Amino acid sequence: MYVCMYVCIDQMVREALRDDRKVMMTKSSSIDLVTQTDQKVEQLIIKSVKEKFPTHRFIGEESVAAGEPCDLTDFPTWIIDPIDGTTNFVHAFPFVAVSIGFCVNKQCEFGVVYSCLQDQMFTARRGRGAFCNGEPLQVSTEEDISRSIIATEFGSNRETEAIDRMFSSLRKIVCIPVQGVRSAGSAAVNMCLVASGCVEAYYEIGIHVWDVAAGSLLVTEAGGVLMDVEGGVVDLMSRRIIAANNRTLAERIVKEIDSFSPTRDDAPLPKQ
Ligand SMILES: O=P([O-])([O-])O[C@@H]1[C@@H](O)[C@H](O)[C@@H](O)[C@H](O)[C@@H]1O
Ligand SMILES: [Mg+2]
Ligand SMILES: [Mg+2]
Repeated sequence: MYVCMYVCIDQMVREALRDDRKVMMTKSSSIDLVTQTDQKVEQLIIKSVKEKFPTHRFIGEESVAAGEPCDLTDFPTWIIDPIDGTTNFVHAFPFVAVSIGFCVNKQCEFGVVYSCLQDQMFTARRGRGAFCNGEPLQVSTEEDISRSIIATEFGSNRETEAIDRMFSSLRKIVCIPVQGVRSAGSAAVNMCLVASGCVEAYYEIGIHVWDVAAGSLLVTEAGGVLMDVEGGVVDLMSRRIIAANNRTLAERIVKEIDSFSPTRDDAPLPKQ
């Protein structure tokens, strides 16, 4: 099932990158884009899984946008971002990923991130390590943040308060100083870069559970750590995350972040 699904998705994304990158609609803001490919890939994944596991549940980015609940329960749940990096996809910027996390009892059991244009299949199973195209992954051993590259994103929230806090955090981190700041334009790819040891840490406020479910397992199985931006245990529904190679760097980043709390992914939907 999985090989067939992967081949179909790979072909669908590559053909769409060539022939149809049109924006179909926007969601939370004019720069929160959706394409037909986002929807078609998510429908293909859900259909394929349902045929084999009809009782399983799903949290899909585009299904939630269409009104499906975003509730992570103890039931076996597939957490899907069909195209992570949709803005990149629309611009043919080469970091476009499909991210699928599988959770039971609210714990990720396996995660897959396929970085389409790099043809890199990142996989992790809880307790069994993280891999890229079958090669084991290991986070960076760097303990000194001034010798690190940090990844972050600005998301699609352009509210003044949020932007002010994001730029305040970024300024403090840049001026530590760190050796570089990067934005792949995809949370999942940023987390794969942490798991691969290319980037020491990634943080973002504004992500969704589907952006980071699979990547969170990749990072921890590659020897890294996850932390809330205020230093506590990460909550994948809180829309805030630090994924780092070790606690030293994660705690250092916490000191510089002006945090805020977006509406949670599992917040009750506003009454109609
Ligand atoms: O929407 P999408 O391309 O699946 O996911 C994207 C995330 O990967 C990214 O971290 C975030 O900054 C963007 O706003 C967007 O949410
Ligand atoms: Mg995403
Ligand atoms: Mg997406």
